[in-house]
Amino acid sequence: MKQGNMMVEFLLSLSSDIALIRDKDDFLRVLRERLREVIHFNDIVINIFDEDGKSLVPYLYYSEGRRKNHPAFQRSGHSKLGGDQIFEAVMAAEQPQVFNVRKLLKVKNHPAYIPLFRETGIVEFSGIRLRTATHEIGCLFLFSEQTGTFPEPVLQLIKGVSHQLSIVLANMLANDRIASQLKEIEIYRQRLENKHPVRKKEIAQADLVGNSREMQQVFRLISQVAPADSTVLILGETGTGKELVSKAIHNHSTRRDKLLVKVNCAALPVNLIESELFGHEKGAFTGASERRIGKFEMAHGGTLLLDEIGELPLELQAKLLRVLQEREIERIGGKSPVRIDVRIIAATNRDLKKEVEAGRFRRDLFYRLNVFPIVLPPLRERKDEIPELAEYFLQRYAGKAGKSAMRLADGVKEEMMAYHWPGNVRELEHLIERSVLLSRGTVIEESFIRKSH
Ligand SMILES: Nc1ncnc2c1ncn2[C@@H]1O[C@H](COP(=O)(O)OP(=O)(O)OP(=O)(O)O)[C@@H](O)[C@H]1O
Repeated sequence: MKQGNMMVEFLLSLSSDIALIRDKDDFLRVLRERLREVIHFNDIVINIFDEDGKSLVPYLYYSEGRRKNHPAFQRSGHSKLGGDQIFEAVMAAEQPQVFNVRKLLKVKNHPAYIPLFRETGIVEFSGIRLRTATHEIGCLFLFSEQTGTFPEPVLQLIKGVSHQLSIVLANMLANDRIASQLKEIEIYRQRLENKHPVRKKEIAQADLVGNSREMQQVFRLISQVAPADSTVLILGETGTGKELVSKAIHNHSTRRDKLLVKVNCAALPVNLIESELFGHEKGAFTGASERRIGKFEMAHGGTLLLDEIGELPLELQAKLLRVLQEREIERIGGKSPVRIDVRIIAATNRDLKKEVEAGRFRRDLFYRLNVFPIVLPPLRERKDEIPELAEYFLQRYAGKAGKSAMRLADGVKEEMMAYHWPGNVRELEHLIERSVLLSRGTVIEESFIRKSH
C-alpha cells in the first residue's frame, strides 16, 4: 500500500515535470534525472516507428560507462531496428519485459548487439512498448550494469511512466512533423519569391489615390485594421480598388515581409479550388502526380486574399469555415493536419448579406469574415475624385509611353464627370491609358469614353 502511494506520488510529480518539456534535450534530462531517483539504470533509449510504420529508429538515447564513446553506441538515428525477438517480445506485451544478457547469449540466433552489451558491461535491461489510445509510438529501454534492477514494483512504475511518456512523445512527434512541413513550405516560398522578384516591387508600389471624404474614411480604416491582424472583408463593385486595398493592408501590417497570396474563388471549378487552397499529396486523386502546396500554406506567416469570395461554392464554404476556426488545413489525401498562421482578407463585389438571405452563402462564414468590413463606394458616388485619379493615371501612362506631361481638355473633363463609370476606377485607368497612346499632342482633346463601351 505504502509502495503504491509512493508510486502515485512519483508519477504525479513526474507528470508536472513532463508538462514543461519543450524539446528532446528537456525530455532526456527529465528522464535521466527523475527516473534515476527510483530506478538504478545506466543507459536509456527510446525508439520510435519510422515513417514506413514497420521499423524502429532511435529517437532519444543516453549511454554512459564504456558505451559512452563506443562507436556502436554513437547512433546516427538512421539505423533501423526491430524484427528480432527482443523487439517482438516488447512490442507484443502489455507489461515491461526484462532481459538478462548472460541468458540471452545462450539463446540460439540472439541479436548481434547482445554480445556487445556484454562486452560493454550491460547485465540486464527492460523494455516496454509506448502507445497512446490511438497510436503505436515505439518502445523504451532501460539498461543496467547490475542484476536486480527491475523487481516487480519497478516494473509497475515503468508501466505507469510509459503511459505518460507516450503522450509527451506523441505530441513531440506531431510538432516535429509540423516543423518539418513548415520548413518545406519555407523552401517552397523562397523558390517562389526568387522566381517572381517583381511581385514584391509591384506590391510595394501599390498606391491608393483618393481625396474624397469616402476614400479618406477608407484610408483611416486601413490604418486602423492593418496592424491588428484581424480578418478584413472588402466590399465593392468591380474595379473599385479592392485588391489595391488588400495590398495596402498587407503592406502596413507586421506581415509585410511575407507573401500576400491571392486566390480567385470564381476562376476555378470546385475540385480545383480545393486543391488550390489546401494543396494535395502525390497520388491523392487521378492526375495528382506531384505533391502540391496550397495557397494557405504558401501564405503562412503572411496574408491570403480570397478574392470573389461570394462565388465560393457552398461545399467549400464549409471547409473554409473549419480552416478559419481551427487554423489548420488538411491537404487532400494528407495524413496529418498542417497548422497555418495566415491573415485572411476576403473581397467580393456581391452583396454578401443578400447572398446569405438567398441561401447561397453560409451565415456562419459571413460572420467569421465580416469582422472588419471596408466598403469601397463606386466611382459614380465619389465623382469629385475623378480629376485627381485621371491626373494620376495621366502622369503614370504618359511617363510609361515616354511622353512629356499631358493634360485633359476641359470638354473631356466634363464628359468624364458626366459619365456613370460601370467599370469604376479600372475603366477610368484603361481609358486614360488609351487616350495617352492615341493622342498626338500634350493635350487630350477627345474623350474615348463611348468607344470603350
Ligand atoms: N484609389 C485608387 N487609386 C489608384 N488606383 C486605383 C484606385 N482604385 C483602383 N485603382 C486601380 O484600378 C484598377 C482596379 O483595381 P482593383 O483590381 O484593386 O479593383 P477590384 O475591386 O479588386 O476589382 P475586381 O473586383 O474586378 O477584382 C487597378 O489597376 C488599380 O490599380
